[in-house]
Amino acid sequence: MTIDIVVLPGDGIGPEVTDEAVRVLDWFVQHRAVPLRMQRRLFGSAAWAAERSTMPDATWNAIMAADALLFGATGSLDQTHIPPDERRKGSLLRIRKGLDAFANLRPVKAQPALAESSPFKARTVAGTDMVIVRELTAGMYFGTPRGVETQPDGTRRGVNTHSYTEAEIARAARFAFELARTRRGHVTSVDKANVMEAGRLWRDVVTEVHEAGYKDVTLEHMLADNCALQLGRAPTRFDVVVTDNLFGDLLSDCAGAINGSLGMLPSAALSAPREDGRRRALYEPVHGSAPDIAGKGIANPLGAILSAAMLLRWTANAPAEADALEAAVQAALDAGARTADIAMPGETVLSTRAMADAVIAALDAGLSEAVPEKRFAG
Ligand SMILES: NC(=O)c1ccc[n+]([C@@H]2O[C@H](COP(=O)([O-])OP(=O)(O)OC[C@H]3O[C@@H](n4cnc5c(N)ncnc54)[C@H](O)[C@@H]3O)[C@@H](O)[C@H]2O)c1
Ligand SMILES: CC(C)[C@H](C(=O)O)[C@@H](O)C(=O)O
Ligand SMILES: [Mg+2]
Repeated sequence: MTIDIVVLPGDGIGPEVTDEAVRVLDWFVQHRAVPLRMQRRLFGSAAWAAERSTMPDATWNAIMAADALLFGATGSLDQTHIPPDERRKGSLLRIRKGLDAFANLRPVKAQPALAESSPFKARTVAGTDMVIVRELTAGMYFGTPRGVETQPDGTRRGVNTHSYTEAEIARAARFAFELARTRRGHVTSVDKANVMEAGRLWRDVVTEVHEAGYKDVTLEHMLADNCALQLGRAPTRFDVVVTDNLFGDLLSDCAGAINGSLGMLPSAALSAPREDGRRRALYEPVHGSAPDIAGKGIANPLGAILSAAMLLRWTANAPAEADALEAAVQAALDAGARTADIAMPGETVLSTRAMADAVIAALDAGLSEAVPEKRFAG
């Protein structure tokens, strides 16, 4: 059965890195007969420029009908000319909510070849292998009331609401425990139960879900500020980290430093299984549009390429191909392929395209089969 992928390159470096992820997926279509059909669609600033709509109906309908989305990045510095309603209509948050993609997996695995690129000591990061499960469809990003109001004295007040229902917490917790069972059986639940009521509820519900059905998994609770510290101090202590939408956003960027660049991190956002057992899914690198380097052809495409590997695993049900792609990324890095963000002084710096070429060359060489034990956690 053909798997329909909608490709949304987006802004800044989004199109640059997504082109390479598509090229790599095409390799699998051609060589391994993974039946993917990819169609590219405009949304956001690019769609506004072309069609005066940030989310043309045809794009939204394609998103809703697709088996998965491959997303680049959103975030144009110059959106002031787009009316606020239109900006919301074409937003990534609307897509995540529309798919009900509540479980956002952000794997972080230390690449031995990048030990020197990390700002942390090699002995600190060596062996790091964790997945952050970020709740993606509730919390501070979606709570109401929200907005900016003018107070009686004429000054403004900005409001966002950190809101979680029991059901929203419980499904994220269940996902994390299930995932931990396929890994090292350890979950760290991260909150601010010491100051936030919704944080207290988070801790209580995660504990209840654990008691009710996951006693075989080890659960620890950690305050979010301490977690930010421990990600730099002792990242190997983490297996599965489950946390809310806002903390998950911040902590995954912290974890981006482990390999020296946010450009290395992939993600998958998954819905609950539908009636046919399949999950809606959105695959995107963790990084944004990186306006500081956009248009230069120097962005690191590995976060996008590793997101494509997650697509092979979670949507295409092709775990061997996902393993092969992750191993090819590792082989390219082991052979010295570096974009500017992960290069050390004196190392040859590759363009975005050349880095993807190095991954494809590793796939061609079949290096992937030679290192099956070096799996990237997903
Ligand atoms: N999922 C997304 O689409 C997403 C994620 C984060 C930020 N954003 C948006 O992106 C815009 C820029 O935000 P920002 O600068 O704070 O975050 P960013 O993630 O775009 O960039 C942060 C830093 O990491 C570097 N970087 C990021 N990706 C890289 C890559 N692939 N290769 C090499 N270096 C890379 C950038 O050059 C920059 O120095 C904002 O509009 C923000 O809202 C979008
Ligand atoms: C672009 C932005 C809305 C997004 C977020 O905050 O979720 C990004 O930072 C991310 O990490 O995916
Ligand atoms: Mg972020």
